[in-house]
Amino acid sequence: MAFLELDNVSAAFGPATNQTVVLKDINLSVEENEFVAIIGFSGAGKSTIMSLLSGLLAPTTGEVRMKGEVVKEPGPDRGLMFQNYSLLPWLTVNDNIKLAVKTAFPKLRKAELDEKIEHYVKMVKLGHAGERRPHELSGGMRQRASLARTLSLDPEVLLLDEPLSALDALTRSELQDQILNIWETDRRTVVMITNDVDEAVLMADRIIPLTMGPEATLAKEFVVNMERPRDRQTLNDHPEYMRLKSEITSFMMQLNKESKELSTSAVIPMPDVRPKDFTPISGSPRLKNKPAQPGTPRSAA
Ligand SMILES: Nc1ncnc2c1ncn2[C@@H]1O[C@H](COP(=O)(O)OP(=O)(O)OP(=O)(O)O)[C@@H](O)[C@H]1O
Repeated sequence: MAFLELDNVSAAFGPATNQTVVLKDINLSVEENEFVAIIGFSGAGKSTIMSLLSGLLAPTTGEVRMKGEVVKEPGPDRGLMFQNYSLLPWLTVNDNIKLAVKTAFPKLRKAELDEKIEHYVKMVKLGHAGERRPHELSGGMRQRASLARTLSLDPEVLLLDEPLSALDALTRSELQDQILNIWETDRRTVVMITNDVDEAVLMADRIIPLTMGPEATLAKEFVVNMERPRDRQTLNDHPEYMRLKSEITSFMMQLNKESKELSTSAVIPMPDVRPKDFTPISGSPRLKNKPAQPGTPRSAA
């Protein structure tokens, strides 16, 4: 039995008469303590997979299971971090985390609550910014606050939906290291969405591409057989890193090409519609009262 599974899942949106099938035949088995990365193009359905895993969205067909139990709703065992931070703007960093912790652990005493908040805020190096509101933080700090909030729920599974997408390269590397650190010390299970092949190879045990939508499905997986901790300084010279990066990139480019071919090979006949002729008939009263064209100076009357 896998720790977290998607069993023949499909997801469709829209009314029954006109549904768009975004995901089809999705099968995914994630083992406990594994780090799985899903990569795919924009709009393919990556966030929809996260919504299914977290229980925010019910599959149209198939089943989502965690430890063998069917997932029917979101739960504190699955912590979802969205790509757009989703912090409450009127609350400080500390209070954003406090709200999450209080919801997940309502019986915590004040001292324990404060200790937990401090622990996670420090873990993402935001100790100095705990009393700031989201608009007073940089994008990277918001991502970190959002990560701290997700971690503070102490979930068994971390569902990270493009958690680093809005960051500059340096901050991104820093947060990648922090996530890896947390994963290695606390031994969580992680499913991370990314569109960055380098990031996926650096961080994951397995990388699974999502094909282009509609009816996107998970393609063959790439296993990352590289020792940990992975040293980003020497990674570029690692033969396995280079091989994987090149194979995955070629695979994704092929997916993109096939999808373009599909979309251009479909010829849709269009009705022969011609624009109506609105040329004014000469002598028409409308011409006499013609308004001034934008940009032409109005003449003095
Ligand atoms: N609630 C919804 N109702 C209708 N359509 C939806 C809904 N959620 C997602 N979709 C559609 O499903 C498709 C996949 O969306 P999704 O957000 O999962 O893609 P994505 O791969 O995460 O994209 P991106 O990388 O740009 O965030 C899109 O065409 C989107 O418009």
